[in-house]
Amino acid sequence: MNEAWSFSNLILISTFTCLLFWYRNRGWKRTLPLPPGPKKLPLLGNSLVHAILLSINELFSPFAFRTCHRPFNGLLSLDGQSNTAYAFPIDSDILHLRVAGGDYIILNSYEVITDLLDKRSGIYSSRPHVTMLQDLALTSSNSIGWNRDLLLLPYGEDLKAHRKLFQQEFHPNDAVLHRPHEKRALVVFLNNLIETPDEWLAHIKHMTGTIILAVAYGIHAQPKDDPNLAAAEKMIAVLNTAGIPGAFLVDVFPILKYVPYWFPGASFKRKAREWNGILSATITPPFMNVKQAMANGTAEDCFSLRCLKNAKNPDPRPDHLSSEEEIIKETVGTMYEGGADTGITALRTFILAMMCFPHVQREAQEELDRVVGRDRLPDYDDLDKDSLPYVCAVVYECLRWQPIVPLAFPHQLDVDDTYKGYHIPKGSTVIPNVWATFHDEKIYGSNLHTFEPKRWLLKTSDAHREGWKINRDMRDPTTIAFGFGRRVCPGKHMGLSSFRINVASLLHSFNITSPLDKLGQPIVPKVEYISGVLNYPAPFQCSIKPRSEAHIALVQQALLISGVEH
Ligand code: HEM
Repeated sequence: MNEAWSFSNLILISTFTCLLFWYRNRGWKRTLPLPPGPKKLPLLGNSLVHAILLSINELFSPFAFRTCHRPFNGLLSLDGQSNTAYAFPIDSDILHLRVAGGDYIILNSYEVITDLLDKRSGIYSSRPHVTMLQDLALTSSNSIGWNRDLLLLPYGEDLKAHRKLFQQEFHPNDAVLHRPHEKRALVVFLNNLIETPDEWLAHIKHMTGTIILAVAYGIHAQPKDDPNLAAAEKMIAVLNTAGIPGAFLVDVFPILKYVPYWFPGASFKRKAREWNGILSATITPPFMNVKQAMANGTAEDCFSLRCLKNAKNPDPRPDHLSSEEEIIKETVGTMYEGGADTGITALRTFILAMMCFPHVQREAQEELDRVVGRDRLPDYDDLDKDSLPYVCAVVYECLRWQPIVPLAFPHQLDVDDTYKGYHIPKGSTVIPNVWATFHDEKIYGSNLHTFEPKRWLLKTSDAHREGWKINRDMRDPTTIAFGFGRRVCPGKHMGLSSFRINVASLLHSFNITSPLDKLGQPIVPKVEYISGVLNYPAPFQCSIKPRSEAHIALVQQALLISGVEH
């Protein structure tokens, strides 16, 4: 009895001592305050208040953070403009929120973002864990899963191996490698626009997917109903749904992943199993085909083939993959995830901008007519040699006006950190507010919501005429739009180069205007955006018409020369 008493006392005393140490230690670390943020409720942090107003995934939409920038007058803005749902007056470049026990740090200025994500990239380059995707949808019990998605991998050796492959392929010097694929897909796109202009969005999707399939697997997409493109589109839809933080309760309460499939309310587990099938079916067969074709000596040059040829430890069996080859398969699979929707969104924003700001379109076309003329289509050289500064400024303004990835992708902090007198807890999800950075009045002036390429330009004049050049004193927008530090977009050079040539070619060959209503009056376009991970315009109609018969002839001639079936 006595012995039992002293034993339980010993346990109690040890537990108490441990708790005391833990608390003191925690208290010591926490002598510095957290960055400012909305008032937290005990235990629940900000989650309850916000959950009442908006669902958690809406909280993490860029609309929520749009008004975070100075003058700071509200965290949650329902329409992204004025209807502040939950206001608190804080003027800070760095904010802290606690949601369901997790720490979230929002970085609202370029200075703070680069101080942390670039200069301290050694500790700010992980990713928050998305249970629904990583533990359920991507994890497969068989060997054909996609267990390591580059975009979601935490910082470490696995990530380095994946990124190394990507960087080798998409190094700026190797951009030329992909240009023949891009050019072929582009002339098909231009021709499709001439034939069926109302299907412009489907044509954009087809072009973007075609380039990725060709670069990744050497596959030539069919002009219509290509099965690989259809599969990839399904995959992107899955990733977009499952990748939004808080979209599933299991992301907030990871313990739910252990609930059995048959359990009432466990539909998310059945959904994850179905999604696993979709994801594997998209990235595995085309890769295995390249491996088979390599063994037969019939493979086309592509990203997969180049990596497979360089593999140090390949599995000699054409229908099996070594762990090194698995990494290659997973890395190549990420191309669609990173490159498809971003490219499509960029072009949708460009088309909307041209419709809303017709004077910009006219000035760009004037430059193209002068530099490129009407006897040929624009080429990469025109852009690489800075011969089209106004067109280049249109591209920059698209990136700024409606950022494609307005909160980049969240990073995660690996260890406790301090910054500007604040404590930043280990494990925090760190969100760079790209939107706020691009809407900083101090840098871009007060007309932030106007699409104005001239903010990127300087006037020049030589003996003959006045012209423009890019103002190199302005911060290069591509250092913001493509993310930060060791997670910066590895497809940046390809993405940018592709976007520029598409913009130049569209402006050169077409007029983009508002469609007419029943009375023959132009419909006034609206700038309405839908935001999740990406920020894309709400569906809109537009009229895309060739500028002249001569422009049609140029496109048709280019198509003929390319030899592509269409
Ligand atoms: C206009 C086009 C594009 C934009 C605006 C864009 C933007 C971004 C951004 C903001 C990130 C997150 C960076 C961060 O976490 O700090 C990212 C990551 C990524 N992007 Fe892009 N991207 C584009 C095109 C592409 C293309 C064409 C590819 C593939 C060839 C690609 C592949 C990736 C990959 C694999 C990642 C994940 C990197 C990682 O987690 O380490 N992107 N991109």
